[in-house]
Amino acid sequence: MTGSTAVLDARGVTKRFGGLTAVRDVDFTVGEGEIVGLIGPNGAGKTTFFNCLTGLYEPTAGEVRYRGRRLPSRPHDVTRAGVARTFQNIRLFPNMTVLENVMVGRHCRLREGLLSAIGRGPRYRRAEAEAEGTARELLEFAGIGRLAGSLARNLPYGDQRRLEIARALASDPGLLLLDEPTAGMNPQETERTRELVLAIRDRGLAVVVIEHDMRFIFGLCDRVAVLNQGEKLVEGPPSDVQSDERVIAAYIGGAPDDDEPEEA
Ligand SMILES: Nc1ncnc2c1ncn2[C@@H]1O[C@H](COP(=O)(O)OP(=O)(O)OP(=O)(O)O)[C@@H](O)[C@H]1O
Repeated sequence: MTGSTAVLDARGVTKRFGGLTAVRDVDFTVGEGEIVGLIGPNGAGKTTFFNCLTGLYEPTAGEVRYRGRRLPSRPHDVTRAGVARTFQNIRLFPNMTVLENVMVGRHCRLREGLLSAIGRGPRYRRAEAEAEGTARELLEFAGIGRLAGSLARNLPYGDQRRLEIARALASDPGLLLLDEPTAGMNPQETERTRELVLAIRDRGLAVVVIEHDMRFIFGLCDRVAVLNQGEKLVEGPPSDVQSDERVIAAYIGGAPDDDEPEEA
């Protein structure tokens, strides 16, 4: 599954908030077409690490490369470079339609500003038609095509999460970062999300998923990395990680076995 090119290569990423080191010296790579899980107890630093990958936070130390090139420091530029994400707390435009939400996600790929009120000439209309076509295709892909005209705020929770994913895909990324995509979902919705992530990989993307639902993570991912107190504790195939005593200890609140060397 892992290709030779690293899609994402994060080295020595550290993020400090004053005296608190939320992420400490984390190395993390994602290969072509891989689905990698990022797990860890509450407060382990997972979202902070995501934020360091997507330009929301500037790492205190370390560097992040996407397909060999150092990622820019601002979120919009990171999206343009090819890294898209969803958020733990859904961030949609609630009073825009489902279709419009996805078209906004397409915005960074268009030379013509969709939100600009000026210059609505033929080039603008062509760009808008292209954005709409792409958005409709992505809504179908995400299984919510029938909801294109609904206001985002009227969607059931599970569909809002799917819309967030469709919007992220609209920026045409090579890497998608999903922060708790199944939070609050029932088992059927969770299963549909698993199928959607697999279909996203089939489109040629690499995916990183933060999730608390272990069954989801271990059933979906090619590889899983575990963060604990800001550090990478273990990384490997789901079957290894699942049975690793250090991981079990971290989750039940015990001290991990410090004598065990960490895997690279
Ligand atoms: N902006 C911030 N300022 C100060 N401390 C922060 C900030 N963001 C996160 N932290 C702290 O960094 C640590 C890691 O938090 P983070 O949210 O990254 O963990 P997490 O693994 O995503 O947790 P959860 O699973 O509960 O979402 C926590 O101690 C948190 O309180």
